[in-house]
Amino acid sequence: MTTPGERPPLVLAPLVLASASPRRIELLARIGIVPARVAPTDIDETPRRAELPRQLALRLACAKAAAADAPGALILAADTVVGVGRRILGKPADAAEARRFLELLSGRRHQVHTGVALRHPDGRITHRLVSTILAFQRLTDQQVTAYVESGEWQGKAGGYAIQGAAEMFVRFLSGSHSNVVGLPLFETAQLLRGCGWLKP
Ligand SMILES: Cc1cn([C@H]2C[C@H](O)[C@@H](COP(=O)(O)OP(=O)(O)OP(=O)(O)O)O2)c(=O)[nH]c1=O
Repeated sequence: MTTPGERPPLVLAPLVLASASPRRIELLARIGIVPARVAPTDIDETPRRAELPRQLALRLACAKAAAADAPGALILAADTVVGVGRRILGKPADAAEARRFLELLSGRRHQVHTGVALRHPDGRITHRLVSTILAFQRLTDQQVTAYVESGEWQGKAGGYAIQGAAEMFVRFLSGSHSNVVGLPLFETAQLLRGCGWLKP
């Protein structure tokens, strides 16, 4: 029992996922976590002037956690951004942009950054920023065309999904694989353990 003024045990707070990404639900399920509810947000994801890819990922994750409508819950939010140097590749608006992104990624190293933010019932936000380095093989025109036609780029940062056919383009990966898919599981579990919601 809690006395007046004392916070209820966090472990009782329902976990709400502030994301419309089906990949994030699947990733959480892999570590046995089923959110009580999904409460996607609709925030403006436009980068600020001179904002770096990793800064954007963390800022948007925190903004999603702050914007979610779920009082009293423990709210988990994330944002994934692809960076080629200082350049930000978000979700392509159309097939032409997806093609431009793939041509840019062809034969180059890039980074995938995911910001993960946890809003506690008292409003505090704790967060992590995770970066994975990847390199794609040099892509032929035919490969780019076939991939764009597959439609797998839709709704994916950088215009590709490593969990699909695009994994065959990945020559090199250093860091977290789940981070690329949209939620780094090691760091997410650490955040949830850190607040006592997830048992060690
Ligand atoms: C690079 C890459 C990204 N993605 C996805 C993960 C994210 O869903 C998406 C990046 O967009 P986000 O804005 O991070 O997420 P979202 O729009 O899907 O959902 P919400 O804003 O409600 O949280 O790209 C993959 O699924 N595979 C990949 O290989």
